[in-house]
Amino acid sequence: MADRTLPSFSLSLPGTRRAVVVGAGSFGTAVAVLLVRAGLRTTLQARTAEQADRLRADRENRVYLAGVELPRELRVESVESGLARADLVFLGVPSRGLDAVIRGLTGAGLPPRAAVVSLAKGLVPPDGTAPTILLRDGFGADRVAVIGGPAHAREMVADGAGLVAASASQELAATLAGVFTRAGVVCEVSNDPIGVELAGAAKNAAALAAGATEGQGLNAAGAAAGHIFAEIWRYAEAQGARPESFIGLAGTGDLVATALAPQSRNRRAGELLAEGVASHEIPQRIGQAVESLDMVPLLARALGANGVEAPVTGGLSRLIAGELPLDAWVALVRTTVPPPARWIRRPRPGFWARMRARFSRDPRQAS
Ligand SMILES: NC(=O)C1=CN([C@@H]2O[C@H](COP(=O)(O)OP(=O)(O)OC[C@H]3O[C@@H](n4cnc5c(N)ncnc54)[C@H](OP(=O)(O)O)[C@@H]3O)[C@@H](O)[C@H]2O)C=CC1
Ligand SMILES: O=C(CO)COP(=O)(O)O
Repeated sequence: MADRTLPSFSLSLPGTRRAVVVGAGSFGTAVAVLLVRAGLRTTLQARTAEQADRLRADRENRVYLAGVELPRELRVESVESGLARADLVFLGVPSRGLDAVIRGLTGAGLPPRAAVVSLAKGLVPPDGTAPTILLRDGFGADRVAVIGGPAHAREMVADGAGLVAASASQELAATLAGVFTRAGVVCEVSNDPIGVELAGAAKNAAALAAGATEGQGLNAAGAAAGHIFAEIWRYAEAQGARPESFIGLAGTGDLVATALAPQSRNRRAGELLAEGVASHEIPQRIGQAVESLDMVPLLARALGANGVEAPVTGGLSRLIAGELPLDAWVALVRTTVPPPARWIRRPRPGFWARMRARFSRDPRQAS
């Protein structure tokens, strides 16, 4: 649940707090630029020493975020340099690689009190585990956070975004919100990391579904996104997520930002699927992470294993696998009826209860 009554949290030692961003893709790079703006001593870690050399030489990430100057104060190195002096570690690696990165954090020298912040909007194979659950199991809930909300990397650096910082620790969520606010970007404070994380996963899956369907009709595209969002919400609710996370910035806000964005990788991936491009060719065509392609099959399995009726998420998974033709997918979307609402029937009061109610009425109100 969002909390607007928090005391404003000031960083105890501004400028001396050290942040490391692991993963020098589009979002990791953009977040690193903001952290520098917030006054943190920030290091961006690329996967290889050659990538780090290139970023240092160009002072720009030409592969993933061309045209954004890397500030002079931003250190750039490879992941080999380790995390020994970090206070805040941001993981800007797509979910499919997060398991190995998370398992390697201790070996990389993660200090015992450092917090770990996931930037991912996907789930980790093979079981479709939410990244903050893996992090919580490894390091404890109070050291773990996730960032959600509408935040296209380039626009965030130039004009801002609508971030959500979610953690079981009020202090950590407020610290992160304070950092991003200081960098000039709005950041909501949330105590619902699993809700924010699953909302980000849901919006990516819904954007893919809308992209795959939009050529057949916009009502169908809207229905596809709505079904997927509702199916994943039922799963999220069972995991303890709060509705505010799906209704607000991290859910519907990010869904709109993604579905409308010409550059959205998830919606574009859906369009390519509809054009008949095989899913394994799509990441190479797009050149950047497409979380939903990996995640939807994991989600479909997780929903099934948890007893959530999810015909549309299941259908999308089969479309990705090439097992469901496009017209069958669209027919599924157009004909699926969500489960009906559950009316709670109150038993009719018995004879004596009705009599008591009648004779205890205020006589002045009797007609
Ligand atoms: N881009 C955006 O606007 C937003 C993205 N996100 C989320 O952020 C996450 C990251 O996405 P994004 O930055 O866009 O992805 P990109 O595809 O732009 O970049 C991924 C980066 O991760 C690096 N990487 C992969 N594996 C490792 C590893 N084991 N160690 C170190 N680096 C690694 C890649 O290196 P290499 O080049 O060597 O493969 C690449 O630099 C995703 O979950 C995405 O949904 C969230 C909000 C907005
Ligand atoms: O998450 C994003 C914006 O908030 C980016 O979406 P895409 O990965 O679809 O480009």
